[in-house]
Amino acid sequence: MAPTKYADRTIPKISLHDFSNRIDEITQQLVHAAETDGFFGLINHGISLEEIETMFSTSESFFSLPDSTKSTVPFTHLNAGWEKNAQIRPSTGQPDQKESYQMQFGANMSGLWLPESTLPGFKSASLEFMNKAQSVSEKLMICFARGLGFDDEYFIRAHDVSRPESQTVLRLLHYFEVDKSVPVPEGYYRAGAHVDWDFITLLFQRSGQSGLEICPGREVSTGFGIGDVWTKVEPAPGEIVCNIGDLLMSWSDDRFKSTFHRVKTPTDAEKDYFGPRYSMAFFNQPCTDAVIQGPGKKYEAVTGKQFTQAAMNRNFAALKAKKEALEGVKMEASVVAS
Ligand SMILES: O=C(O)CCC(=O)C(=O)O
Ligand SMILES: [Fe+2]
Repeated sequence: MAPTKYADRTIPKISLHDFSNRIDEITQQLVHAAETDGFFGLINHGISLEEIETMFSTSESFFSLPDSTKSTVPFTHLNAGWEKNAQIRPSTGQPDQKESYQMQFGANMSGLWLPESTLPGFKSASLEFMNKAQSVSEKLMICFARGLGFDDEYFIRAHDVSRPESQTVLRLLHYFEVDKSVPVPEGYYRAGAHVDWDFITLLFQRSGQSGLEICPGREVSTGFGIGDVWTKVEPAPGEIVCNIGDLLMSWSDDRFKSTFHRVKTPTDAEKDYFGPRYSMAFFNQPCTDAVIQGPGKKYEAVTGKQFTQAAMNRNFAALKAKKEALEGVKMEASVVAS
């Protein structure tokens, strides 16, 4: 396989400082970033470094539980719960080298929280952090609504996390330590190249735990083709890396770009980070009954439930095609979404 080509590209850094007074300027910056790169870094967003680090410690306490405990809250088709080495990306046909636990606010989490006695305080700390991530997201939603000519509350209503129809997710991720002395098999990634299918993703990373790579500015994101020039994104303390997902791309009639990204498996003993990597991704998903259609009506109106289902089906179909191409055989597979 040809080696990846890299380019140093700067991702716009957008400050939410003094939001209500600077809303016009912030809207302009967000819209520009969404129309061009599809990625941007958020600073002065209102979640402190300490709050982020505390949530990372909470995440570590979850992942350090035995697998036999974590498997009591397994991943479900409602896009919540724990999985390990089970997410196969259509771009690679291999399972990501990781475990993850997805939490939601509403009814989809039924039976998927651990008992309080197993991890005291875990649920309340997680929900508190999720609510903070939601407040940041709502600021972005106001700006994107303005950019597209909708009323300020339009996207906030469609992503109301206080309703049982909410599908928004906080995903805790743990990529395993990699042994420097063992060669990494061809095609293995900590997370294979993909686009997210949500509205917008807020990604929290830990300093020093590098590996995220992005391929900004795709014209379309309906296929699983991998862009050829990638850019490494080093974690900056306290910064939230945001990317537009397929939902906002569709809701903007393709004006805003959903972009490919991945997490590289370390291979270069000099430059890469081989230790365990923790990250957290907050996926803004529409309520199941939200109606999705852009201002120019480029696509048929669909509900949040239909959009999610179609994204999962598309993932599954692409995965199946990839597997058949790789193995030349038909296979049965399950796919973990987002
Ligand atoms: O862990 C990361 O840095 C990226 C995770 C991601 O892209 C995802 O889970 O969709
Ligand atoms: Fe992603």
